[in-house]
Amino acid sequence: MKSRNLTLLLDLYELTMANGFFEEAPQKRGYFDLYFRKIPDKGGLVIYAGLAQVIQYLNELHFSESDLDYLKKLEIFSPNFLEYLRTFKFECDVWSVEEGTPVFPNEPLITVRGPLVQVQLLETMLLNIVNHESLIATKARRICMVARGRSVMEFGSRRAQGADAATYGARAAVIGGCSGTANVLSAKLFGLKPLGTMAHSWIQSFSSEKEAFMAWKKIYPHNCLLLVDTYDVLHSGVLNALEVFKQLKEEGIQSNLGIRIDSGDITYLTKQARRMLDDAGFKDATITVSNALDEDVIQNVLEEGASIDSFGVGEKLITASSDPVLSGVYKLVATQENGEIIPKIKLSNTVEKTTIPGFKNLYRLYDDDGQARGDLLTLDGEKMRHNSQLFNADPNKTYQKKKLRGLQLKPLRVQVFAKGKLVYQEPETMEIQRTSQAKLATLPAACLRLKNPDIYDVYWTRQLKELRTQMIEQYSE
Ligand SMILES: Nc1ncnc2c1ncn2[C@@H]1O[C@H](COP(=O)(O)OP(=O)(O)OP(=O)(O)O)[C@@H](O)[C@H]1O
Ligand SMILES: O=P(O)(O)OC[C@H]1O[C@H](OP(=O)(O)OP(=O)(O)O)[C@H](O)[C@@H]1O
Ligand SMILES: O=C(O)c1cccnc1
Repeated sequence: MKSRNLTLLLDLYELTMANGFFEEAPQKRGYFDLYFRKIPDKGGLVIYAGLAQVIQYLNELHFSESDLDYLKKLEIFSPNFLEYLRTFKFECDVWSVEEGTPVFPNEPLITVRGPLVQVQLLETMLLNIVNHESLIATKARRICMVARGRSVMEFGSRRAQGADAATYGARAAVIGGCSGTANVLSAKLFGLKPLGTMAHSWIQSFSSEKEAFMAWKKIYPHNCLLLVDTYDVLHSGVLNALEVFKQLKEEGIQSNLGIRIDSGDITYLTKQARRMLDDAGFKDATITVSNALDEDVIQNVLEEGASIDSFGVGEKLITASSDPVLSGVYKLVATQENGEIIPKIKLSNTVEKTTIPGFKNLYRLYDDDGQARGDLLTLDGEKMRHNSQLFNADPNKTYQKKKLRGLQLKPLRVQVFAKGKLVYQEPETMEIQRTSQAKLATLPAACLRLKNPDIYDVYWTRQLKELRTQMIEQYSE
């Protein structure tokens, strides 16, 4: 993808702190974790997305001459720091969960290790990317889940909050399960399927609906997905579409036939339209519906027995309008001085908001059938044994303790940058979608449901739990 310099897309305090770190302790290193605390829509999981854009951003970090001129004019940065920025070379280590993975609150999705002066600068953009794309992928997963195997086309660009939200949002929607997008730029950039039908303007621009459909047939004889609700779905739209389909049949032309309904009672109209198409011998003609759809409407119309082959979903998906924020955070969890890792904690009034200190690893625990039984956070370097005691991170769970026995540990994260060098190859977006579905299939079914899902078990090792408890005691005195 074409490079663009987003290096200054940070919050001023990151630069002022970086200046401070540079002046005070240029050698001091830090560890930051990126994680979220709450799942949108009271859901059971988040689909992690955005790593490809994180990689692109980190690969392109540099301060241009005009950036440096601008910063100099602010008169708040030391000349030596500005000189450091001029020759800035990214040197950090980055570990991340792979895109498409279902993840849970308080899991370190990304850990960045490096000079504090560098790791601090990344806060805003890493959060901006991951919070947005994971939010949309998560919403798409909900919508696609209730669509039960029917295609869901992403139609939201026109109502997205800006060009990036449209383009990266469409990619995230595909990671979450959409079959493709109407956004051609996104399709081109990310190898997605470009999909679409026609707008009402096509039909309105002709003197009749029939004329409009016939003109479409002439230009696209192999793809006749006709929008049938401009005037009257059952008394005009479907009847005119049938005329076109019959002509194509008589002419012996193989075509993808279908209709799209964009208003009215979806259940009633699709049932009636299906009957009309079937009765006329067009059992293969598909029915697509759109119009402010979300997981609730889709679930409702399918429960009512609506006859639908595919959905076009726009504004509610691309803006995640039912709960439009994933509040991921980026927190310092350790520093490193003279080779020694020193865990750090941030206390809060609530235990949930108190950070989890230390340089950690994240694992998924699988049983012999390949089913996920929970996730595990360990401190880096801890040796796990069969009789290792695990502690549920959720203090409200009745069964607090568990032995590792019988479970296999698989690391959930990969190293993405080593000393500033990219060491990870991103899979294609469609491949990410496939692996995402496979990972979802290993989770307990009760965690997948949309309403009142079970809380997935996330465990800590004894060492991690004790470290946190001891640090809370130490700092709250
Ligand atoms: N059977 C149904 N059950 C639940 N919701 C439905 C059903 N049929 C349609 N809807 C949804 O109800 C909402 C309003 O539908 P309605 O047809 O009134 O839309 P509209 O926006 O008024 O139509 P138009 O596009 O003509 O203005 C939409 O979100 C639509 O998807
Ligand atoms: O409703 P969404 O989920 O966002 O899906 C995309 C919508 O975009 C188009 O509408 P258009 O902009 O033409 O406006 P409309 O609502 O009048 O159809 C299309 O006809 C869908 O209704
Ligand atoms: O192709 C379509 O039918 C489409 C695309 C974007 C928005 N609404 C509909």
